[in-house]
Amino acid sequence: MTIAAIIPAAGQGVRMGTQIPKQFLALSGKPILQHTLDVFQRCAAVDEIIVVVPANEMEAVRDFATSASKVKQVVAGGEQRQDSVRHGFEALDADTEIVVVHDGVRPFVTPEMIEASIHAAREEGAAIAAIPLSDTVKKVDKEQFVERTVDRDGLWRVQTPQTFRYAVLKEAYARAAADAYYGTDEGTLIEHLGRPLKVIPGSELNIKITRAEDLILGEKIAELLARG
Ligand SMILES: Nc1ccn([C@@H]2O[C@H](COP(=O)(O)OP(=O)(O)OP(=O)(O)O)[C@@H](O)[C@H]2O)c(=O)n1
Ligand SMILES: C[C@](O)(CO)[C@H](O)COP(=O)(O)O
Repeated sequence: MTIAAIIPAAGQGVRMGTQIPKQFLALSGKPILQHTLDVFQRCAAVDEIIVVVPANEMEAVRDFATSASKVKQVVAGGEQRQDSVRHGFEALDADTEIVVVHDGVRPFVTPEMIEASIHAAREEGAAIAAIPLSDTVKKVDKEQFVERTVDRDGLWRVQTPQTFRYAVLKEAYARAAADAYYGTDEGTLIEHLGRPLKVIPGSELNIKITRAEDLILGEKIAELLARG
C-alpha cells in the first residue's frame, strides 16, 4: 500500500516579507522547496509526493517539481495551511496507507526522521516530530510585561513531519469540518478528534524558514551538512 507525502507550500510568507513567497527563495543555490522535495525523493519509504502551491504558481512549480519523479500531482492551496494540506489529502487515492505531511519550508528534514515518523504512525495511528523546550518560558502581556513564568516541564516545540494512517487523518478532517475547527497543524486535528498522538524526536536543524534570519541560519546549516 502507498505511502504518500503532502508538502504544503502555498503560503504567502508574510513574516519573511519578500516579493516572492519564501518557499521559492534560493538556499544554497536552489529553491527551498526543491531542497525539501529532494529529501522526500531520496527517502526510500516514500512512494509518492503531492505538492501544494499557490494557484498562480502551479505551472512554474510543475516545471521544477516534476524533476523529482515521485511528484504525482501539484495542486492549488487554500486560504489557511490546514486548507492547503486538505487539498493535498483530497488528491490521494483512498487506498493510501500512510500520509506524511511536511512543510515545504523545512528543508533540513532527513530520510531517517521521515522513516521514524512513518513507523510511529503505523504503530500509533498518528505521530508528530517535536523537541523539548530548553529556554525559560514566560507568559507576556500585550504591553510586553511578564505575567508569569510557565513550567516548561513537558512542553515541546512541534515540527513536521506529521504522519498519519490515512483513515485516521480522514476521520480528523471530517470532524474538523463538522465542527468548523481549525488548527495550526494536523496534530491539533487529531487532538480534537480525541485520538492518541505520538511524539517522535525532531531536530534542532529541522528549522522552519519563517523570517529573514532563518535564511541566514539555513545557509549555515546547508554549509555544515555539505561538509558532512
Ligand atoms: N495557506 C497556506 C499557508 C501556509 N502553507 C504552507 O505551510 C508551511 C508552514 O507555514 P508558514 O511558515 O506559516 O508559511 P507562510 O504561511 O507562508 O508564512 P507567513 O505566516 O509568514 O505568511 C509553509 O510551507 C507554507 O507554504 C500553505 O501551504 N498554505
Ligand atoms: C506545522 C508547523 O510547522 C508546526 O510547527 C507550524 O505550526 C506551521 O507554521 P505556522 O507558523 O504555525 O503557520
